[in-house]
Amino acid sequence: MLRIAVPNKGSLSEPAVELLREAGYRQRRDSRELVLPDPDNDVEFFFLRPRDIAVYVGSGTVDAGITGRDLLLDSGSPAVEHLPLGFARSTFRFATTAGQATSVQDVEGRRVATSYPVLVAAHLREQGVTPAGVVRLDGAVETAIRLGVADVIADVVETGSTLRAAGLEVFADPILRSEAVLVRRGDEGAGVPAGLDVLTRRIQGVLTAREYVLMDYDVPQDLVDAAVAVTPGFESPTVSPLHDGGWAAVRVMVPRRETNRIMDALYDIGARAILVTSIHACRV
Ligand SMILES: Nc1ncnc2c1ncn2[C@@H]1O[C@H](COP(=O)(O)OP(=O)(O)OP(=O)(O)O)[C@@H](O)[C@H]1O
Ligand SMILES: O=P(O)(O)OC[C@H]1O[C@H](OP(=O)(O)OP(=O)(O)O)[C@H](O)[C@@H]1O
Ligand SMILES: [Mg+2]
Repeated sequence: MLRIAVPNKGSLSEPAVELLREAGYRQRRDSRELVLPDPDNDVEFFFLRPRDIAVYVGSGTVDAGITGRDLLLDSGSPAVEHLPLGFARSTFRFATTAGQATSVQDVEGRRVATSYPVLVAAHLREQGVTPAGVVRLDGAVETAIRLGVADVIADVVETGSTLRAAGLEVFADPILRSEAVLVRRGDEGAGVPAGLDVLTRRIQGVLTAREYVLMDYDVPQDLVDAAVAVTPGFESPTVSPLHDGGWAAVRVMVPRRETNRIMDALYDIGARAILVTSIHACRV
């Protein structure tokens, strides 16, 4: 039975549960449930703190788990990234009071507050920068400068509104681009756990169904090549003859966010009856 760790709190929790539910797994109804068997799918879910998940997976206590790339790297665990999941996207950045710093070199000799001390220390080491110290805080890191605990912070930035509200500005290149990831044990000696392939394919199916739509259109036979160049598809488009021999019907997957641009381009080429349908589920 595959043992999977799922974040029980914070910004990863709800989208992780939603993803697993869409992938056909049983999910908990009550946030007090800590362990949830799903015998039909031969898996067992463990609801754990997001920060602990890489540690459990790395030690082999559970086979796989959902966490953030930043949390994985900060854990120092031997767990490895198996599949990026596309939600909880953020950057991890240095920030300080306006005008106080412009590059990572400006961190030299200064105190840095962060919830990700391992990640920050490793980055500064790589850049050859020695801070006066790295102060580990649990959260609300943005307040550390005003309270005189640090000169610089390194924190998760999504929209930047938390930083702005604290009167801080980012500086230097992003330390990391993070998103939710599926992690698995790093030591391949133990072999890829049974069932991980099925979980992976199911999750990939959900991600693809979210990212792509199905497009159908009719196009004159002599324009099929031009139309297919605009819609190369996931693998290759299906082209079928129409009853009117001068025309063909094309069915193809296209990225959802490009739907309108592609419909305009196809119309200009001469395609007509362009229809777009959501994909409910898929295996790719
Ligand atoms: N505002 C945000 N936007 C996108 N991702 C975020 C945001 N805040 C945190 N994350 C991501 O969520 C993960 C951290 O989850 P965690 O539960 O520890 O913190 P949290 O979501 O801030 O919850 P809390 O601070 O309430 O415990 C990290 O991968 C981080 O990059
Ligand atoms: O760039 P933004 O869109 O403002 O998002 C980033 C903020 O969101 C998270 O904080 P959270 O609300 O989880 O509080 P915390 O500091 O207690 O973790 C993160 O730690 C940042 O502070
Ligand atoms: Mg937080």
